[in-house]
This record gives sequence, structure tokens and C-alpha cells, in this order.
Amino acid sequence: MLKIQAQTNIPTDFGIFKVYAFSESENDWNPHLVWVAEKTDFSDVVNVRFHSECITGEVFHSRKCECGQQLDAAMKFVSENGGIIIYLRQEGRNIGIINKLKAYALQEDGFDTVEANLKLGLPADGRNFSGAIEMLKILDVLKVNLLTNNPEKLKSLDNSGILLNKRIPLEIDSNTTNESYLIKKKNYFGHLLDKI
Ligand SMILES: Nc1nc2c(ncn2[C@@H]2O[C@H](COP(=O)(O)OP(=O)(O)OP(=O)(O)O)[C@@H](O)[C@H]2O)c(=O)[nH]1
Ligand SMILES: [Zn+2]
Repeated sequence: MLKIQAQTNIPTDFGIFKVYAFSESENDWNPHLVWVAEKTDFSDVVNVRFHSECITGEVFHSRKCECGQQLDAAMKFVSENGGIIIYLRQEGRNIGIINKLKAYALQEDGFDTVEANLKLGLPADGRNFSGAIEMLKILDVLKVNLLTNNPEKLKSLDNSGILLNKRIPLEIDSNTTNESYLIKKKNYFGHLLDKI
């Protein structure tokens, strides 16, 4: 069972956020982080982003994916409109950073983002979003707009007890390096991408 292990306020380039660390044990060094924008009104529909960790994109500005730009866009959106970022420790679609780097090495040899995971004997996408739902419930969020292009994230709310009001697209312009990755996301995972 996830529990709030710590909470504080953090000023950011996008305004002040209330930040919660959620984990089962207080000794977990990789807790999920929930960032609540100052304007958030819990009695209304809450804008929510489920964001899976991507250290290469978010911290080191990798051009292989669009995760860093999506996180920034989501923080800007919720700071302006109210909302919550649920930062999930699901690096590499939950195969971990070592396996993700191994998958990237295979991608240098011509395998795509899905084939590389499978070649390693790992699922194409090893995530589920039950933890995100658990955290929303602990925070008393009842009805959400989900910022995503991923149909699996939308589906995760089915019968969850949390109502999906609508999807808010979070589409970033592609570049020459991440274009094939985004095409695969659209064609294989069914991501709702209009620009690609
Ligand atoms: N295994 C693997 N993971 C990747 C690769 N590229 C990006 N990722 C991971 O994919 C995940 C993307 O997460 P999100 O941006 O939350 O989700 P999404 O499925 O793209 O859906 P959106 O909500 O539309 O952004 C992160 O955990 C990244 O680390 C890759 O080539 N291989
Ligand atoms: Zn990424």
C-alpha cells in the first residue's frame, strides 16, 4: 500500500508546487513523486498527468524521445490551469535504466523501440497505472482530465472509481531523431498522435 512519506512546497520555473513522496516503505529511495500545482481545485475536475520516468530525456535532453518536453509542457499546463503531475518511477516503460540503455544499444543496430525490448526478453511496455490511481484516491481526486496521448493510460481509469472527464492531448513536434520512435508509438501502441 502506498503512503505519503513526505510532503513539502517547492518553487519552480512554473510556479510553486506541493510535492508528495509516495512509497510503501520510508526506506524506498525511488518513491513516486506527486506535484500539485498551486491553483488546483480538488472540488472540481482535476487536470492530471501520469508521467513515467525518463532520466535520459528529462535530465539529459535526449533527442531519442519527447519525454522531457512533455514533462515541461505538462508542468506549464497545470501551473496555468491547476492540476497534478504524478511522476512514476517506471523508467524505460518499467524495464529500468540499465535495460533501457541496453535497448538503445540494440536500436543502434537497427531494432526499433518495441523490437529492442522484446529482443531482451522484456515486455514492450511493462507498466501499469494502478499506483497512480491509488495515489489519486489518497489525495481525494474523484474526476480527472488526463494529459496524455496513450490509450492505455486512459483505459487504466476504466472501473477504477475515478471518473475520466476528458483527454487533453500532449503532443510535441517531432525531430529527425525521435520521428521513427513516435511513428512506432502511434502504429504499435496506438498513441493518439495527429502531427506524425
Ligand atoms: N524501453 C524503452 N523505453 C523508452 C524508450 N523511449 C522512451 N522510453 C520510456 O517510455 C516512457 C514514456 O513515458 P510517458 O511519456 O509517461 O508515456 P507515453 O507512453 O509516451 O504516453 P504519453 O502520456 O502520451 O506521453 C518513459 O518511461 C521512457 O523512459 C525506448 O526506446 N525503450
Ligand atoms: Zn524519454
